[in-house]
Amino acid sequence: MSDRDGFIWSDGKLIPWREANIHVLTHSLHYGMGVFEGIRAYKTPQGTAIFRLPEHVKRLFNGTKIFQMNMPYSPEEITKGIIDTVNSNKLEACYIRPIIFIGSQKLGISPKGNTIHTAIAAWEWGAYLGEDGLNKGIRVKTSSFTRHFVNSSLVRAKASGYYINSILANQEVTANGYDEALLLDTEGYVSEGSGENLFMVRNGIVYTPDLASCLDGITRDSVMQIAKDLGYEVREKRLTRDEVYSADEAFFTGTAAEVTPIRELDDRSIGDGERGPITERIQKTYFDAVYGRNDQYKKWLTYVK
Ligand SMILES: Cc1[nH+]cc(COP(=O)(O)O)c(CN[C@@H](CCC(=O)O)C(=O)O)c1O
Repeated sequence: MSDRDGFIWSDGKLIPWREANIHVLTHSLHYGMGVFEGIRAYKTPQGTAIFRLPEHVKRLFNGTKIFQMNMPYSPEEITKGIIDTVNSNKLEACYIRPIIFIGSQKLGISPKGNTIHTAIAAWEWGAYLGEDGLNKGIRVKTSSFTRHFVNSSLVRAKASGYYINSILANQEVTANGYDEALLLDTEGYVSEGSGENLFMVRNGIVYTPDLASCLDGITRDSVMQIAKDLGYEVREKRLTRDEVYSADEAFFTGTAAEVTPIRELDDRSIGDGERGPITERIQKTYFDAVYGRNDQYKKWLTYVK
């Protein structure tokens, strides 16, 4: 990822991609306290548009507040930095990664005395779980690793260090031929994927776990709105893994994963073992929204030009 042409927004300036380096004694590298966002921009008939940019910027700032990291820039400056990063790299469609991290003046658990740094990068990134995954669904396995205990990891913050848990779960299941991991919370209820929120459909009702132990996903929010607009009842509730086994349909949502059907969980076929009809309707509406094909959701688009 480091050796390519382009520009990265670094502490307020666009600098050449290859010069966006940090010192090995950077606090966040050692202790994992950093907050980041995953955002997508799509090519629409009216030009490149970033999907739900205000909501992503808000979550980024919430994360710095939760971790008491003093942001050196305003939401408006970060918003402009994101747009400038997309335009300076001449990207028509891309994945955007802002990160706020703690610098290298001093080590030790306390971050006091360190500079808070900001970087924003953008690059082309296709279907996160594969085109086949989007169309035919993926095979998911429940990980032996438990999702964060809500009072040890403050999950309203999308924090770098939390992804050790995600990496452990993902590599555990992919080593055994599955496409993605599902994690349970400390009481054994369904939490989320290693990088996605989970939905299931039963008897025409769309369910998703409440936000106690999972990330407050922006795609999750979008899909809940879309499902309601399509006339489905949407319920947030505690889900057990065998409720998902017995569901008619299931799918993951995320900026990277978009809407990816789950065709199997723990070697049990979900419904007919393929993308379900309600999943397909929601997925199509989601893609119509991000690609600017549905005026009802133009409110979610920020055009970069
Ligand atoms: C743990 C987790 N849960 C849910 C979500 C969905 O959130 P949202 O994107 O706001 O709908 C994501 C995003 N995962 C990001 C990281 C992907 C990566 O590999 O890095 C993403 O989708 O950009 C998570 O990381």
